[in-house]
Amino acid sequence: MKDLIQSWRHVFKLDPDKEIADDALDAVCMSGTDAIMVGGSTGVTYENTVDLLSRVRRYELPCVQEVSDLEAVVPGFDLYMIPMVLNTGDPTWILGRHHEGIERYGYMIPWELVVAEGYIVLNPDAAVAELTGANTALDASSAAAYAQVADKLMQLPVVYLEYSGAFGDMETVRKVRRSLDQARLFYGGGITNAERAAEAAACADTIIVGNIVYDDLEQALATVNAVKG
Ligand SMILES: CC(C)=CCC/C(C)=C/CC/C(C)=C/CC/C(C)=C/CC/C(C)=C/CC/C(C)=C/CC/C(C)=C/COP(=O)(O)OP(=O)(O)O
Ligand SMILES: O=P(O)(O)OC[C@@H](O)CO
Ligand SMILES: [Mg+2]
Repeated sequence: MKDLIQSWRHVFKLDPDKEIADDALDAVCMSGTDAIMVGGSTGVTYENTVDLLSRVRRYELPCVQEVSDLEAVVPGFDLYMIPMVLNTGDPTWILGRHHEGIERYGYMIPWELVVAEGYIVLNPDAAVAELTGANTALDASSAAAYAQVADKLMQLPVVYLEYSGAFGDMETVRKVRRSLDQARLFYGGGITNAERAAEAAACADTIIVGNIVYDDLEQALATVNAVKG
């Protein structure tokens, strides 16, 4: 099941804390994207996550949860993506919540469905940067060094370059990808049209498209064809 991610080129990330109408959700789920990732950095609850999962489950595509809050873990997703923020000095976001989660859920954890993500947070203005106290002032070599900690030392299956809310530096993305042996490179942030989607998809293995779904649905849908058309 974990191998599901190996074929993904395009993923929509839906935020349970945001409203999406049925017709918009239908368009997103029928767009040809490879998967829906459910998650956000703030305002995610058990209730709004169950609601979104049940609506996405009417469609055939994979639906995974990116866990950001232990109170909002919901059974029934295809995979559980677990962020570990590498460029923070606060161990809470590297292993603290994770330790707490394993203590709390213990034998209930479906480990065969759990995929760890080595997060590198690079937009200083993103909510996730503030929440985790990430050191976002990294040059490409420094980002690539964190990526290699994830890829080579920790053997994580995913390195996630997170520019949430801003389009990132593609030279950094390229350099990070070149530094990886086995991890898949996810890129997310500021993909607001087909051109940016194509550019990011040329540098990363998988692109994640988030906020534009809520800001301009037509542009969001155009990102799918740019990658998979
Ligand atoms: C079914 C069942 C019992 C499952 C058990 C769940 C499970 C797999 C448990 C294993 C135990 C475990 C390892 C748990 C870890 C749980 C946990 C809370 C870890 C912390 C994760 C973390 C570092 C969170 C910090 C925030 C973060 C990185 C969020 C990622 C998502 C993100 C960046 C979204 C973007 O946010 P958005 O709201 O869109 O922001 P903008 O405003 O910029 O748009
Ligand atoms: O919302 P955007 O900026 O598209 O970013 C997508 C995703 O990486 C957020 O976690
Ligand atoms: Mg968002």
